[in-house]
Amino acid sequence: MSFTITELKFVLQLIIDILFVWFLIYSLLRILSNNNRTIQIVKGALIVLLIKGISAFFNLSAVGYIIDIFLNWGVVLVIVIFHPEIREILEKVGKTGTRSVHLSSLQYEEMIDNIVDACDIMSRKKTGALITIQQNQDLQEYVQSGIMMGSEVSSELLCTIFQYGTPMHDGAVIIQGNKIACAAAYFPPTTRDLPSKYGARHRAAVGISEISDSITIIVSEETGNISVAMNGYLTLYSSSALKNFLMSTLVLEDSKSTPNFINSMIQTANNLTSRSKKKEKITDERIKPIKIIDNYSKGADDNGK
Ligand SMILES: Nc1ncnc2c1ncn2[C@@H]1O[C@H](COP(=O)(O)OP(=O)(O)OP(=O)(O)O)[C@@H](O)[C@H]1O
Repeated sequence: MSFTITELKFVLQLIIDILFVWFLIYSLLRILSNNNRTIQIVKGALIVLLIKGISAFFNLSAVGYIIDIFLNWGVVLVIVIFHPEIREILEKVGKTGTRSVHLSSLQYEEMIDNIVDACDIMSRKKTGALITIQQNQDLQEYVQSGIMMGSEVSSELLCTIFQYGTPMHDGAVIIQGNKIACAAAYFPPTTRDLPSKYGARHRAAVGISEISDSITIIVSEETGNISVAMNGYLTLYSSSALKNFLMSTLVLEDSKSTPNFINSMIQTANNLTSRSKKKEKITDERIKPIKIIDNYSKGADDNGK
């Protein structure tokens, strides 16, 4: 059985078409499910449509007229109300790039050990820290908002950067490959409702995790707790669980090394169809991404809290 070029082109167009529709629906569902505000707005829109139906059925011209005005201005209203979410989608689309540096498992392990050591020390001393590890999506724009560095990742350097009162302790460190690209970077904070115990540092971490595939580690100055923000989720870790998480996320994912576009599609498919796939691979319950939940169990108590 042989295919002509036209038939192959048609099949290719069909696949691309389906993948794009799939991506759009997935992004929409993710934004809706991540954001209480959007759920309320969708409920409001459904009520308006219901009233429109009722007014048409009972021929209520005054109600119908008012609803029509509402619907005519609907597009403008949606753009105004949803502008943070629309910006989020566009920023995500725009930032898809390539993982610029590929590290060996050994290099990853060395880097992860240094990060985990630093977080453990800062957690015990209650030194606030924000460390973002770039993955496939480029964070250069945010690197430029900070103080450029280009230094090897070391526990000592990370602890020094976040030392309270020093000029670079405010803001985030961004790691690209195994280098600290910058310190004191500024991230757009999330617009979502977080519990009031989370302040600007956690909001910034969730913010960058919503618009990129980066992994952000937060050490709380107030509690010493270590959390990770990824894909808009915030999860609490002990330092040993943090090491397991970083190893499985960075090293395992990178060893699968498929082309970036295919990786993004596979990642979307995995997220959409089975979040449980990650659970099989990672045995530690605390690694499961949970929506702003502190699942810091007694067993995780190895950092002195
Ligand atoms: N948009 C931002 N981008 C990067 N860093 C930020 C941003 N906003 C705040 N920070 C950092 O967070 C610090 C303030 O954290 P704040 O105490 O308000 O937050 P928090 O989430 O309660 O954290 P903690 O638990 O450490 O107190 C700032 O000094 C700064 O270093």
